[in-house]
Amino acid sequence: MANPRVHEIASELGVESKVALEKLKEMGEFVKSPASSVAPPVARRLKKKLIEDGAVPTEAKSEPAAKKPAGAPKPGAAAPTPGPKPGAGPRAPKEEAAKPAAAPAPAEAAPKKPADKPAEKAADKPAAAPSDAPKPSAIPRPMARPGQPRPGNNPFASRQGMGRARPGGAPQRDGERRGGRPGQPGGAPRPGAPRPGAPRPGSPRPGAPTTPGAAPGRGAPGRGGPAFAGRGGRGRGGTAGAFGKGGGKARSRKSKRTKRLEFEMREAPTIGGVRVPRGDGSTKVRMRRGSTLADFAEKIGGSPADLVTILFHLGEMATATQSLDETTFELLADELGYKLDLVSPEEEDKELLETFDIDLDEEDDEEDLEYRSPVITVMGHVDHGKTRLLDAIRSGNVGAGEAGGITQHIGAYQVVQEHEGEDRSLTFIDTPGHEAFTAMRARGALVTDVAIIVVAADDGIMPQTIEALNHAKAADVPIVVAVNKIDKEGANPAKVRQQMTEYEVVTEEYGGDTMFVDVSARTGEGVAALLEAVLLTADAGLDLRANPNREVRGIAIEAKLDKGRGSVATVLVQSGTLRVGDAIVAGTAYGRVRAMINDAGERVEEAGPSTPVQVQGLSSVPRAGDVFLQTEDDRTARQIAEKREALERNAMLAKARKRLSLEDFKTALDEGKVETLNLIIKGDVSGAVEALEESLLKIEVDDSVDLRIIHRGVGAVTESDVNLATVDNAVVIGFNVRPDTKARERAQREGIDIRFYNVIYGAIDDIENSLKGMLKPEYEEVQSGVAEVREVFRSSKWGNIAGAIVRSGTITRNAKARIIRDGIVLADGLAIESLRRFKDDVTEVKTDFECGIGLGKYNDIQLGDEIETTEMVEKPRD
Ligand SMILES: Nc1nc2c(ncn2[C@@H]2O[C@H](COP(=O)(O)OP(=O)(O)OP(=O)(O)O)[C@@H](O)[C@H]2O)c(=O)[nH]1
Repeated sequence: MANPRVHEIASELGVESKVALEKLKEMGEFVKSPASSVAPPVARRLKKKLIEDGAVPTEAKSEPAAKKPAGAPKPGAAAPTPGPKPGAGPRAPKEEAAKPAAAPAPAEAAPKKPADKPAEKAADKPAAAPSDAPKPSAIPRPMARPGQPRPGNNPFASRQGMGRARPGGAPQRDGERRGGRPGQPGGAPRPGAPRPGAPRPGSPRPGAPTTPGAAPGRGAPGRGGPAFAGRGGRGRGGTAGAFGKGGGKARSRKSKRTKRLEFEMREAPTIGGVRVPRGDGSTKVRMRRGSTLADFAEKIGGSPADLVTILFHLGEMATATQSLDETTFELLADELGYKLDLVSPEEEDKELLETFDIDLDEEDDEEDLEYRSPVITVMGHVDHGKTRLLDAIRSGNVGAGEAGGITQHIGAYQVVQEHEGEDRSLTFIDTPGHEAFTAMRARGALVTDVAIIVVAADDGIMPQTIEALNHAKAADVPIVVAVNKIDKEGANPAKVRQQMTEYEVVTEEYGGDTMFVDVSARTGEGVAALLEAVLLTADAGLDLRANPNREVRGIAIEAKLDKGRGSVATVLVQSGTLRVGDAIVAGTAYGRVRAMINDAGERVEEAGPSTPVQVQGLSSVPRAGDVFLQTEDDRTARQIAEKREALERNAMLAKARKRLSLEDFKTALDEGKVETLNLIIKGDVSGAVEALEESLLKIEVDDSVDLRIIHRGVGAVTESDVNLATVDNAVVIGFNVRPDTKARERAQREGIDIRFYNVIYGAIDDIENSLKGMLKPEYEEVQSGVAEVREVFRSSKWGNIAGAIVRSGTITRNAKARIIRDGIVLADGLAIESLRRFKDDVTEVKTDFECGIGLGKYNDIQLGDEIETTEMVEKPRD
């Protein structure tokens, strides 16, 4: 089929050629004259644009729309509308459009022909069949026109509305990116995601009282109404969103958004010859750590290959599947008008746990809560007596108490103090100082209920006292000040109180709300009073309760590898009761509790809230601050640990991006990131190494560049060479040698550029070019596969899908495609947006296999066309 000429399109629509030309110009397509022909996709866009913008006389407008059901903007819009622009006709006020739920049902709005009018209309137009629904962009916001189908009984509207109105926990229905989870394709339900129909507390409950908005929708006697009402009412957070507000809003928003995207696609300047959907500068893109360009592409609806190209033009090289760091994504996001929203490790972990149905924020029922001891951390300046005080608290207790025994340092201990006639226990974290406190807090773990700030009375407030104060304040932990060393001569407890007021810590004696207790860790004086003060402070401001009868949650506070017992970890149970035999996971360590000992070194069978115990049986050593969880079974524990490990690995990989490659040396030099090109030379014989070194040092470059050979040697490239390269940001040159496996792995992880040569001149040339900034990676286009179109499936949602058979090579999802018809290239550089075998999305399809290929917006596919795919591969240099 020949490409249509502009005047032909114009006359088909009944507009003047110059209007069409003008429109083409607006669209960014520069066409000389009405006799010029345009490619079919452009022709189609032009028609759509002309219709949308109201340039087409009404009669002409409805005609092509009726002829081409798939292209019809929408059932309602296909009907002749008076006035120059669709939507400019009589319209209900905007507010009504936005809130159809609150609006009266059609029956009330248009009393003449109740609700069967919209139903009739929908039935009239075959285009209205949901499967053939037009692209959202073609829907010109017509919802509130009188007499048009209302969202309440419009199949499209209700469908979309319901999609939006799901309660937080329900799996996602549509393939919308907006709500899609980072790292998860589209909106596919996550494995193990919260079950549908099992809403979380706080989410709208199925069967909750119907909101007023739902009533008109249900009550409307239109044909679509009741059927959809029934569906919407089931487990979807009520029907209001399904029919009214949600539906209407979602629809108009989507349409606008898509339009904007399309607009921007057209207007966007191309970078490196490709266009990708752009953001408006504030469009958020949520990415996980260690994501790849392919992930980013999925989020913005572009193609990974295009992003590779763009990034390349921004001076960064990456493959589509390589984990990238935050800076690289920022660069890309900035360029494309997006705002990067990097998922924090905590959020990431939370999401991971959610996939296992574990919700860390889940709250217990009031009646299940029981008293637990407060957990206390001691902080203060060096030598003010933290350790001694912790000892005094413990030994004072042990001395007075029954246990006697050998005390065991497990990282925390419990003491008992009589308080208001009652024996109360207190749990002390046995690692003094705010480093541990901060380290744990940095990992999102806050175990401390009360902080004791120790200040030596003979020394007063010191820098770390202030730091400790700030840490406690930042964590919103109440404090008690222990004024220590009062036995010492020159002790001035009053001065400490006075100094503290400068930091807004005012003693109760001065009318403040912080308790100060004078103690001597040496003599034990005041220690009991200190414990009482802690209890009073805790009771005054904290809810010291936890549910001992649930699965265990806690924090690992200390862990080590013990020769005989393997991994031993002290955990502080926060809720639930930990028992021997429980399946547990802490960070990336998992296992079953083999044995537990308490702070007195005794074996125990169980540990409840606020009880520290040392646990044996974990697969590896968790870190202090790792959240400790009981899982249903070993398998879950292992899976969580493995997933966490994978996430960490990804994050690590992202950090280890290329540090310095020969290609980007000049850029790095120009940007002042490097001053010298450091080289490490390894070769098979010493003569070669020397020759190479000599020749390299002779390379003439201007004074601004310095070339240094920081290490040379004979033999394979080893891990230690790579380590050196890591430290000194060097490039490794291997002459007739290869790296060993460890070195290769490490180089990959650290992003070290290792080059191999077998002719000296090759190396010299490359280095010389690199110093001059002329060494560009060379890519070549290779044909990767050819498929023949056997059938064309029309899908309104995905565009046309080519049912094809692969004739040669492999068709891959990341490749670029071109369409060849009768030996002529019709379109090039198309992204393969979907690749399927039967119902499954696949990443590649090999020769002789059939597949479905979707080319996104490009729809001009015919029987017999060839789809050829190409990939850019970096040309090896040696
Ligand atoms: N006279 C007297 N000396 C004390 C008292 N408390 C601690 N000391 C001494 O002060 C010195 C420091 O005590 P530590 O308990 O090690 O102090 P710290 O704050 O834990 O010090 P770092 O671990 O270095 O941060 C030691 O020599 C203690 O014996 C006290 O109440 N009276």
